[in-house]
Amino acid sequence: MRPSDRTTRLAGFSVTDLDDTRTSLRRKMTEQRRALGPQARMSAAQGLRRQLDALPMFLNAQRVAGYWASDGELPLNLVLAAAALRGQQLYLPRIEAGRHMDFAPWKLGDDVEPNRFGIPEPTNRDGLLEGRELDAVLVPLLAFDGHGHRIGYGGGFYDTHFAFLRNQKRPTRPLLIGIGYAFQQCEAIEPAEWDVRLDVVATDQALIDCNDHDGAS
Ligand SMILES: Nc1nc2c(c(=O)[nH]1)N(C=O)[C@@H](CNc1ccc(C(=O)N[C@@H](CCC(=O)O)C(=O)O)cc1)CN2
Ligand SMILES: Nc1ncnc2c1ncn2[C@@H]1O[C@H](COP(=O)(O)OP(=O)(O)OP(=O)(O)O)[C@@H](O)[C@H]1O
Repeated sequence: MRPSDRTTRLAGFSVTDLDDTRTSLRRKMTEQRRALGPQARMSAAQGLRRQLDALPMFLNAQRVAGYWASDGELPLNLVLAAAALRGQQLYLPRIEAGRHMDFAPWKLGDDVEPNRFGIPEPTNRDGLLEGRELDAVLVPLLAFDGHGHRIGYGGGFYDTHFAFLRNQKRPTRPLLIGIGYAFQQCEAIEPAEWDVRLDVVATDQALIDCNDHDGAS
């Protein structure tokens, strides 16, 4: 399929309008994620941990941003606990007014409070960092493809915050690692002009190197 088709394809799923496609994909993936039982979710968290254990650029990252899983997202509890044991410094996103986001230092067990979307975020405001000061970012997503194109909740927080990566040679610092269940992979997602590509996607079943494509920049 040519990018100019402005079509996102998924097995048995094809809509031509970009916005409608994104909306339908978001709904489909949200429902599929919510439907997972606790056993499947726990196995996936273990699978994800095993996959990330095989990614040296993640293991060697000093400052690592995660997320607090919400609404069926793949839990990072095992990954973050292992990272803390390795001595990596953990950060969680804090959203501020508008589309502004920053990253707050967070240790396992530190206090959190719900943001305006009900997602827990650190109460601590000391030592807030911008994304460019991090080494690796575990990026939540609803859908992705093998080129690192991603669809999130539609808030534009990550795309806005990491827009500076769009004119840089990748991979660079920070490494953007998308996190999702294997079923969240689509054949092709037409990127919007503001979309920031992921470097890698880690699922419960695989590591996908998104820079490993002809023409990837
Ligand atoms: N766990 C986690 N934390 C995260 C993100 C994420 O995707 N996952 N974010 C990633 O960006 C940021 C929060 N972004 C969000 C953006 C939109 C919605 C949301 O629920 N939107 C409503 C409609 C929004 C509106 O009223 O305008 C919706 O989808 O129903 C939630 C979080 C920062 N923290
Ligand atoms: N760099 C940017 N500057 C200004 N607006 C932006 C930028 N990046 C994204 N946006 C805006 O954010 C909105 C949401 O973008 P999009 O639907 O791609 O979000 P998303 O990738 O699903 O969400 P998120 O990045 O929060 O996970 C878009 O309407 C777009 O106008």
